[in-house]
Formats: sequence, structure tokens, C-alpha cells
Amino acid sequence: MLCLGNPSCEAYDAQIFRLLMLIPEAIRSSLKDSLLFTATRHTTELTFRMLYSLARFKCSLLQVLKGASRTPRPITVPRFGHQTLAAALPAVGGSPGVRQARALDHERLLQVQWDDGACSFYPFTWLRDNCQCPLCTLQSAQARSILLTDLDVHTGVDQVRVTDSNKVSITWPDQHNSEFEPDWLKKRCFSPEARQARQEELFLNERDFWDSGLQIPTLDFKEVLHDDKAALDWLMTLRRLGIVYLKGAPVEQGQVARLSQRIGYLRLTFYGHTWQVQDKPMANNIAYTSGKLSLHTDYPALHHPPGVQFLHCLQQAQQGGESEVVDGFHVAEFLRREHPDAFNTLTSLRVDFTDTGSDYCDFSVQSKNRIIDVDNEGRVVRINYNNATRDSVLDLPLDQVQSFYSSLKTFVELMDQPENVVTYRMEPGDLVTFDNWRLLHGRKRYVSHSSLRHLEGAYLDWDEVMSRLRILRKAVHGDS
Ligand SMILES: C[N+](C)(C)CCCC(=O)O
Ligand SMILES: O=C(O)CCC(=O)C(=O)O
Repeated sequence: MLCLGNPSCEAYDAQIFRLLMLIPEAIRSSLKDSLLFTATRHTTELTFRMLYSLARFKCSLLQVLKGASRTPRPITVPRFGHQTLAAALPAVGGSPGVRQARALDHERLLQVQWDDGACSFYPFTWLRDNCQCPLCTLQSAQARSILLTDLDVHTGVDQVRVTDSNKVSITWPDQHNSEFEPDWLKKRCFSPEARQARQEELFLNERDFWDSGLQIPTLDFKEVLHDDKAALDWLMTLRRLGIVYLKGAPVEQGQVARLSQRIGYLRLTFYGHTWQVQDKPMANNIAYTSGKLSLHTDYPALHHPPGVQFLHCLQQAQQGGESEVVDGFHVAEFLRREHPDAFNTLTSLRVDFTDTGSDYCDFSVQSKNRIIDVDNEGRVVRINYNNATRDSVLDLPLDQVQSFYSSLKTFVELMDQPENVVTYRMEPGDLVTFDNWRLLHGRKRYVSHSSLRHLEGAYLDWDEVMSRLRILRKAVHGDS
């Protein structure tokens, strides 16, 4: 229709048409002319945004417009407009806040109007699927017990009303009844803004990037163990910045395991529950020598490398052994900006890693990982790079080998730049915790004779760390 035959635009056209219907006739007709020439998906999106602004009427206005028309017309647009971020956030002071709820039968949506005039829309099918009654939900597990087999994914509703206690009550065609608390609904509003806010609250994906100017945040080990506020501060900072230093740990083995119990449990690997970084004869890993370790992430030889790493210093070398860290996400963003071809190569080619030997038991590990992992939206989510375990098997067509090496070299030269590197020296009782999906870490070579340098290490995964973080956030701030 509006996109001159480009089929990928048809869905957009339909949305634009519905948005147009929300706008008073005078504005609409002048807009329509310019829309007729909208030929690309990009410009269609821009048009969307323009319409979005125009369509930000409160529900009351919508109702006036709709009321003026006798014929049923397409109703609006869960995607933009009437749903607000405010509609997603639980009301302050616990005030309930449903002004009105009604069924839009044609669209199979429930429309909830909140006390502040904002609206949210909820698909009937989703509401039926998420009925909170004891028949549909196992309340002791807060888990769905209704089966998909029993869900009519095209359900209508029989009746909608707001109860005396301000819940939204729905009677379904089979006379099953569901009641929804206002705060429960608000939290699950489908507007893009509300969804984004909810996802950030759940996953805390916003990060602060840093370079050599970083002052590594430092907390007291015992406070983190015993005080919820300190523990929350620790994990929030670990998530946002990627590194937190703890001081004052007892100078004896077992502290990384103790700290992991503060969270849940540690991640067992072939190097054991915890592992001892020392200069060992017949070392089964390059970390167990006194040599320099160039900047690396741990364990890219696994397809799911450990998310978080703890290192506790029990004894430091007399000479050398300083630690280095770099913000891999920061360097990757620089690479994306300044060397887009290299970024493209490192985010697309999969590189073989290998690790064989014996420790907790014997192992022969192989993986294929991209050096820089990005998610569906193109955000950098993980760095996988340890030069020691990068396999000599390189599963690339001949003509891609040179560009792979050039790209990797560019990335490594960037991370090695002094303006990106933070250097520190661990002393006995210091314990560093860092994001192993984000930071690259290394150490300077050390002289190993009279005093034996000794760090104890352990891994955790982000799922367990984030789980503890959410629980602590609730305990400390009381939010959901
Ligand atoms: C040996 N250990 C556990 C200190 C590090 C292993 C990391 C790696 O080889 O990628
Ligand atoms: O020895 C160190 O300081 C760091 C050890 C290390 O990088 C590792 O175990 O992965």
C-alpha cells in the first residue's frame, strides 16, 4: 500500500494505517500525502516515530475520538502511543490504580486505563495463559501448571470488570475466572518502553566502560560476607564495571570457596572446584608457570566459559607478578568504530580452541568460539580469547587466514595500549573478583625461587551471580 509494493513493508504499512486513524482528520490528510512516497523500510521507521509522537494522546482523547464514530474502527496500536513507561512501574505507595478495564474484542486485547490516564494493553491469550488462580498456577513454585494443550490461543472473553479491591477480573467463555492485581499487570505492560525498563531491571545490561584511569572499587572482604548492603554493592559494581577488589581476606586457602557460598555455588571445571596458580613442574596450563601471561579471558576452550572469576593472593613474588586488566567491551567498541572490518571478522569467524591434559580428571576439550560475541542487537556480550589455548587447527578457508590474523593483531594491539590497561599488585589477603566474559587479564612474569607465589582461584557463572544480586536487591531495597 504505502511502500510501493515492497512486501517487507506491509506490516509497517498496516501499523501506519492504524496510527493514522488516531490522528485528527486535518493532520491526517496532509500526512498521508507525504507517506505515499515512503519507499524504504528505514524511512518507514522514521515515519513511524513521527506518527508515534502525534499519536501520544491519552486514552480519554482516544475514547472521545472513538465515541464520535459509530462504525467500529481499528483500535490502537499496542506498539506505540498510549502505553507509557509510567504504566509499567508499580504505583508508589502501593496505590492500586486501575481506573477502567475493558475488552477490545476485535483485537482480542484487554485495555487497562490507569489512574494517571495512561493505558496498557494485554492480549487475551496471554492473560488466559497467565491466570494466577490455584488451578492454573502452582503457587508454592510460582510456576504455571496450566498445559499448553488446554490453552485456546484464540480465546475471547465473556466479561471484564474491576473488582471492589481494584483487581481486574475476567470471565472466560468456559466461565473460568481470572483475577489480576494492578501491580502485577503494570509490571508486565507490553509497551516498548516498559519492556525495555523491565529487561534492564532483570538483567542489568547497562555497563560503564573504562580505561587506564579506572580506580578499581575496593570493599572489605568480611563486610561483603556478612552485610547484605555491602554484598549488593559488590555485585552491582561487578556487573556494571566488571571488577571489584576485596581486601582483608584471611591468608589461607578456602576463601574463594567461602565467597562463592555467599552467592550460591562455584563452577566446577577440569581444573577443580578451586585451583592453585603456582609455578608447577610439568605445568598442565601456562598459568601454572612463572612466565608472562598476555591479556586473556579464561577458558575459551569451553563453549560456555565461566562468567566470573575470583583470584585470592596467598603469597606474592618478590619480583614481578603484577596483574593487568583491560575492559574488553570498551576495546571492542573502539575496534568497531575505528576498524570495522577487523570487528566484522572477529565477530563472525569461529576460532578453534583446545585444552588437553589431566587435573581434576583427564580432559580433551575443543571449542569453536568467536573472539568477540555480539547479541542479536549487535551489542558486544562476551570476549573469548586466550592465545595459549587457541588451537593450531584453524578451520578457515585459505583466503580468510590472513585477514583473521590481521584483525586479531589489531584487536590485541588495542588492548595492549597503555591507555587501556590498569596495573595493580596483589598482596596476601587481597581478592579480586571480575567479569570473565568482559575483562581480559594478564600478569607480568615473576622470579620464582625463595618465596613461592601463590594465588587461589575459582569460577562462577553469571546466572548464579545475578540470582543472588536480585535477591539481595529485594532484601536491601524491598523492590520486586
Ligand atoms: C588453569 N586456570 C584454571 C588457571 C586457567 C585456565 C584458563 C585457560 O586455560 O583458558
Ligand atoms: O597469576 C596471575 O596473576 C593470574 C593468573 C591467571 O591469569 C589465570 O589463572 O588465568
